[in-house]
Amino acid sequence: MAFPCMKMINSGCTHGSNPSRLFLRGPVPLNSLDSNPNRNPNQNQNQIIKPNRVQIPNAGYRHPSSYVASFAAFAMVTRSVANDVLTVGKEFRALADEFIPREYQDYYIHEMKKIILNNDSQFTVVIDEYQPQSNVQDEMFKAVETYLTTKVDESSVRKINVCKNKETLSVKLNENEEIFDEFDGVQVKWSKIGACYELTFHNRHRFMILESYLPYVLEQSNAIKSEEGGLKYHMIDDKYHEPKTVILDNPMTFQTLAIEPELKKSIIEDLNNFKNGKEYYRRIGKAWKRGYLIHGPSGTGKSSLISSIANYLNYDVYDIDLSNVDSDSQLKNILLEIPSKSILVFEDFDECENVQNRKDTFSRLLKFMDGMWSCCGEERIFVFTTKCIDNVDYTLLRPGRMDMHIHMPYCTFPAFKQLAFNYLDVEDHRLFERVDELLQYVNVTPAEVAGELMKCTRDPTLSLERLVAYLER
Ligand SMILES: Nc1ncnc2c1ncn2[C@@H]1O[C@H](COP(=O)(O)OP(=O)(O)OP(=O)(O)O)[C@@H](O)[C@H]1O
Repeated sequence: MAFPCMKMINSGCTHGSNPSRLFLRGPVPLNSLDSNPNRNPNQNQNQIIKPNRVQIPNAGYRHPSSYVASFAAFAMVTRSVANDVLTVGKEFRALADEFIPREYQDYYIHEMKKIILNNDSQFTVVIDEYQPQSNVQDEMFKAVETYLTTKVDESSVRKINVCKNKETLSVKLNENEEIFDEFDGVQVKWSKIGACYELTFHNRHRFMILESYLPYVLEQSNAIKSEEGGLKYHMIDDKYHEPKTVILDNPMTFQTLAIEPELKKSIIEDLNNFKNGKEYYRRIGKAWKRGYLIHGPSGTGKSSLISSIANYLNYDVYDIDLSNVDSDSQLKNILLEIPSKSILVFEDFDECENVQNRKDTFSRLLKFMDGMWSCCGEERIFVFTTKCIDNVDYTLLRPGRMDMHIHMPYCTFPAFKQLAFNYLDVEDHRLFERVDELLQYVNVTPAEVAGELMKCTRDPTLSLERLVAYLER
């Protein structure tokens, strides 16, 4: 649970235009607090209202579900402090012992009590746009942004964002604009302040908002995203630029992928074991990741297999170009910023022009996969593809390094039957026997066969005759 790293910011501001702010970040001793030196000394202290503010922590990538855990933990501890205020507080002490270092407990209890007792004030949750020291947008921030697009009053905005993929317009909240939302009869206010969203509501609703509303916002944003087109394909050239992202619009699935049925079955089984293996990986003390080396000539379906895996697991794909990564820290940052439930693809990784550069990057990558960093982020699949396995360094082929070596061969008869079914909708035909004979000694890729079949899909016989002629040639 992430509670101990949650930052409390307790700020006070005047009613006037010249706000006086008192910031408190993290556990500092109470007597070291200092008010803003710019505050007007004549200011009437009674006029100060003290909204309570909580900063949603965003240290590194966090899966949206971990935010739900944080909200719940925070609300739980806050409730517990309420008990502490009203009763003996044993419950909080027990929780605090688990999450908060002893030396800071009094500080947190003191702050919590202020929040609990200050029932008439506002409560503000701050959600930063970027993860610390990086240009990667925080997942919670993105979720809020997505959710708010459905709440913006379109007549009042000055900036619109066009989502080309669906040819629909989506509208974003502009800086310093506010949106009011209602949840379970409770009014909340969202505002965009610089690079963060602030959510403000009445202090007495804090439990409900943290426990129910914020998880609801996450849920809604996920639902909106899946309506928008589901999986994404991200291309990463180097760490200094945002990945180029497009919707993964490849309909290839294991149903349509033309490979040997036995191979297909074993890949699906492996993916199922991986998907359900959280406890297993934890028990054996290994990072929850899987490595596949896919090799075969061009056009045999290596990319199609990756799309099938992505569609099967519902994971986004990150295509990483190793040739542009030239330092340890660059690679480390790229890999650490990729979220869980992702497929990291290193396509034709052995084809980098600069051989030394490729070797260096590759050995860094292996170090990463073996080392402690591999434990950051769960549920990741690493896929390496190559056209020729003979080019691959032994370090990657060594037993235990890649979990599965998948050979994508030239078109076999079972693969052809799958393609004939995909393109011509036929399961059997008098020409199948001839195709079977030819495929025994002709090296043709599934891509070539698919290309031939596609030329005349309305007449299966003509299409197969053309394919036979092509193979005979
Ligand atoms: N095994 C296959 N099953 C179904 N379709 C296939 C298969 N192999 C190739 N195809 C068809 O051929 C096209 C190209 O194949 P794909 O890009 O997957 O091959 P590749 O091995 O990744 O090639 P490259 O190494 O050149 O990237 C696919 O879009 C698909 O239409």
